[in-house]
Amino acid sequence: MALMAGKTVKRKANVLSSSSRKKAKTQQLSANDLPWKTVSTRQEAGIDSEMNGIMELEEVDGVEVVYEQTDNGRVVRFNVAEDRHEALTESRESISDQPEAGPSSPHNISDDVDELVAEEQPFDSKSLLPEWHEFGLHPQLLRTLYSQSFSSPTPIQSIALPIAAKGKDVIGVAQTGSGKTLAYGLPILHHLLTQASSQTKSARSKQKRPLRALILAPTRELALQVSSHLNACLNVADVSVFDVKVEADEDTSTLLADKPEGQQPGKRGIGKGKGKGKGKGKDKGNAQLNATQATKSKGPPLVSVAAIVGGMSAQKQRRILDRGVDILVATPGRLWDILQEDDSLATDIKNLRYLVLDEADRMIETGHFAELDNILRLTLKEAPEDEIEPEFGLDKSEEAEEDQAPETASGGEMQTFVFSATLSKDLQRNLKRHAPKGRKNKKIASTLDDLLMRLDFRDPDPEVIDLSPAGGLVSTLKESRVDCLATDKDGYLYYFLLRYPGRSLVFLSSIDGIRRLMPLMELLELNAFPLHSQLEQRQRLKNLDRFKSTPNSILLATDIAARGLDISAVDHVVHYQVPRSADAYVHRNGRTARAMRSGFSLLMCAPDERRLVRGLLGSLGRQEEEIPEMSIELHMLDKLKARIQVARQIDSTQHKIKKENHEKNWLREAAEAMELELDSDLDLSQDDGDKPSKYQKKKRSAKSAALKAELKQLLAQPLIARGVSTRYITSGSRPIVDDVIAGDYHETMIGLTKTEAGDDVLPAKPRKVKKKEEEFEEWNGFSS
Ligand SMILES: Nc1ncnc2c1ncn2[C@@H]1O[C@H](COP(=O)(O)OP(=O)(O)OP(=O)(O)O)[C@@H](O)[C@H]1O
Repeated sequence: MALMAGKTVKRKANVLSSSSRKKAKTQQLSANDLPWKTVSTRQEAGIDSEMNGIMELEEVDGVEVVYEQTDNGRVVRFNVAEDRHEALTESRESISDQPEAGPSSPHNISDDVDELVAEEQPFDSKSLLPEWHEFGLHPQLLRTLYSQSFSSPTPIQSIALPIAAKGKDVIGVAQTGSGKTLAYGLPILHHLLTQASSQTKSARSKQKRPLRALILAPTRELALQVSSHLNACLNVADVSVFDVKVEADEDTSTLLADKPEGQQPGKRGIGKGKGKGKGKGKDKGNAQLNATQATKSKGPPLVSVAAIVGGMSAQKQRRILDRGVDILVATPGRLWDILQEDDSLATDIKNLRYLVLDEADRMIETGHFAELDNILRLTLKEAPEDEIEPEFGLDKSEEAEEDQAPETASGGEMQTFVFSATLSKDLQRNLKRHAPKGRKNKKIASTLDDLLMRLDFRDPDPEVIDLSPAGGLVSTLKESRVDCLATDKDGYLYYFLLRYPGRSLVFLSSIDGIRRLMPLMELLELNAFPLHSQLEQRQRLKNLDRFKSTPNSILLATDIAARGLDISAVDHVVHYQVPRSADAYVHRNGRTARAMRSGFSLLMCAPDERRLVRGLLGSLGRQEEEIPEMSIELHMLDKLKARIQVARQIDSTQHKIKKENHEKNWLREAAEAMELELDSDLDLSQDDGDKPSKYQKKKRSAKSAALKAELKQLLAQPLIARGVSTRYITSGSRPIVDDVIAGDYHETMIGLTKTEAGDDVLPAKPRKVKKKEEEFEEWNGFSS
């Protein structure tokens, strides 16, 4: 029998046959102690890579499952034959120092090659990546940057890297999509890789890895993405498999030159071509590295990264932690849950080398404020006079262990990085000014400012890098708006989605709104996927993945998707409802126009939302008029409204039928469970004045079928713009012949030219000169 971890249980042929069971002595083990193995699963359009090994299936062989009746009820036991157990224990010991297999295993270095040679193969950054050369990053990181075609650092990276390398704390503010993850990730990876490279493999595998870096992120998706991004940096391991001409680089230690700890990548005199030699001497212009090719060998990784987030198997996450990871990316809620039962992790956090708050300003909005506060307390530097007890105590022996930790925060070495696209100037100033005195305050922090003031910067003068653009928006983003009644938003949205096909991320402020809109989208045959916090985590990731892999698709999301998510090629962001704060507007827009690509955002504004829009833009130092209106083909819009009306009717009829069925079933099931006969006046199958009769139900079903047929017909009808003759394409007030010849005709809206949304924006109205007193509208947003 094979047991599978996670929700699925897969059964295989009995490994422990009944005859052998009779003879063999068995031993009982807990589920956690069984030697789980990862099951290789189909790589679904990147899902696995996003899950960082946490949602993989695991299996175990040769285990008998028995159920025992105890005083506490029925419990499950796992019997393993003793001789088998010994073998399993041995094999388990041999893997215990390795991270979980699968995507979370960052990389491997071939055993048969001198490990130090493999790990430190130099990289000719001077000629291959001249703009990265001065940073002297670990060769492994340089290879990754090269493989990902990141030919130069982004502005935030080029400023943050040398500062972080000096051991300074950094508060980094830069526009959305500007590469902040690597701005803090590269210094951490560089430091840990350099340290790990100086240890021998056996030294590394003997001891459990102490946690070195903790990265806190506000949403599960973002945490998984960060961990995936960092893992991707570790995945290019063996230089010899690359089509690159590798030459010895004599000077790869610049990044660490000023570093207090002085760790430098060892210059081990590895000369040209000291790998396996594949692809040597190829033209560097053709040298596109293939990271997947590189993950061939076995053995523990130099640096491991794992994600700990809610909605996934806590048991497996604990196991990963037990084995030890170098970098942990976590959401505060799940981390705090685990911390409450795991004092050794709490000790690790006290001894961190790096603490990162990614999107710190969002974390207080997610309901994990208290958890975050508690976690941050653990990172405070302990001085005898102001020792702070975390919510749960650590016993003395652990504190003693802490003294022996190799690199401890109490030694003052923890570096703190706080990054976001929106940290107000006031907050930046306060953070910089703030000395560690905030930590004496034992009360739970209540605002973002309070919380950040709790950060115990070891650096008396943390560096603030503020590269945020004026108004918080990216220069490659084109904004627009449409003013309409709230009830007309569905029609405008449908028009927009058909008129400008592509990948559109539609933000709504409530889950109910998404639940209402989803069936409409489905009835209108649009590729839409929902994303909100009440979906199961597996479903959330699946929907995100489908959106990523479907070029013409729609993601209907709440603000859980507003921060940090890096989905390449989101063409449009639509604010179906006006965001609640200026920060949310900036971050939502930031899901498009990333990494210098162009992007488009549409703000749908109902009359009662105009005040909100004015306030929101006001706090960004802007005016409502600055966002230009979208030009709309009203004739086409009317045709679409007819479709929407029928779709709504279908939805409402189906909803009624579903509700009745649900009530009826509920009543029947309850009666059956109690072995009662349902009274005729309660039996919904009987006719009753208030309750729908069989005839009424039949009528309703017939109506639904008729409406569906009507919608089908409407959807099949071509959408033709006013003045267009489809019979004579050279005539009519709007001849379409030129567009047809040029291939610029719109595929679904006949008569309209295929354009980008940004091309159909009307000129912005001139900026109003405001009276003084109008200028300061209360707004709890960006500049607050
Ligand atoms: N040096 C670089 N050159 C090119 N692309 C880069 C570089 N560094 C990062 N990127 C890419 O840019 C994209 C955005 O990076 P990232 O997600 O770190 O942005 P961010 O600033 O954290 O955005 P947000 O504020 O929305 O969280 C990613 O796809 C990343 O791989």
